[in-house]
Amino acid sequence: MIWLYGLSFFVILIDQITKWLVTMFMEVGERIAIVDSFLYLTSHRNQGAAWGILQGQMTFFYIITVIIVAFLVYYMQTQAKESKWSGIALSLLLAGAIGNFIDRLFRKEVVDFVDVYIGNYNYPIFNVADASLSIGVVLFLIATFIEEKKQKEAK
Ligand SMILES: CCC[C@@H]1OC(=O)[C@@H](C)C[C@H](C)CCCCC(=O)CCC[C@@H](CC)/C=C/C=C(\COC)CC[C@@H](O)[C@@H](O)C[C@H](O)CNC1=O
Repeated sequence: MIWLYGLSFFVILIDQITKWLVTMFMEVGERIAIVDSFLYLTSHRNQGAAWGILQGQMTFFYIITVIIVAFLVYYMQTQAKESKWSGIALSLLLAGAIGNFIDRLFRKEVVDFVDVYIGNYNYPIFNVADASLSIGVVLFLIATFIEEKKQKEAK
């Protein structure tokens, strides 16, 4: 159980270190090709949420994030004992929410740098916290689906 918070802490550490490196060694807008026409490191800032929605609504983001974190911690304390995978999913969601919260608190914007091109579609530039949130969402849905299937079969 406690190791789930360890996992969150580790992901938050990676998130903050990568963001710090980008702000230290790259100008905003600077781009480094990792895999040509597929993967770039592009130093980017976002005052909004996914796809840049709600630019500058920091107070809203603080409130939403505190609610999300409170809910996740409560759920980790009660529900995660059941299945390991939903525990890991909650831990990744917690890490992602806190990672971007730290940016919003101290930078008033979020640092993004993972720039992926799928075909000629340029996916919004994101960061480790976003990836952790997205993986957490997918993992949580899978864990919940498997859990329900098990309960149905048990009947
Ligand atoms: C990942 C959630 C976004 C993250 O939410 C957060 O912080 C949470 C904890 C707090 C928000 C204030 C509230 C959630 C709003 C819901 C939302 O937004 C719908 C999202 C769906 C999601 C499926 C899971 C898509 C994914 C998109 C992207 C990530 O793809 C990997 C593109 C990321 C780039 O636009 C990048 O510039 C974003 C920037 O880093 C700030 N990040 C955030 O606001």
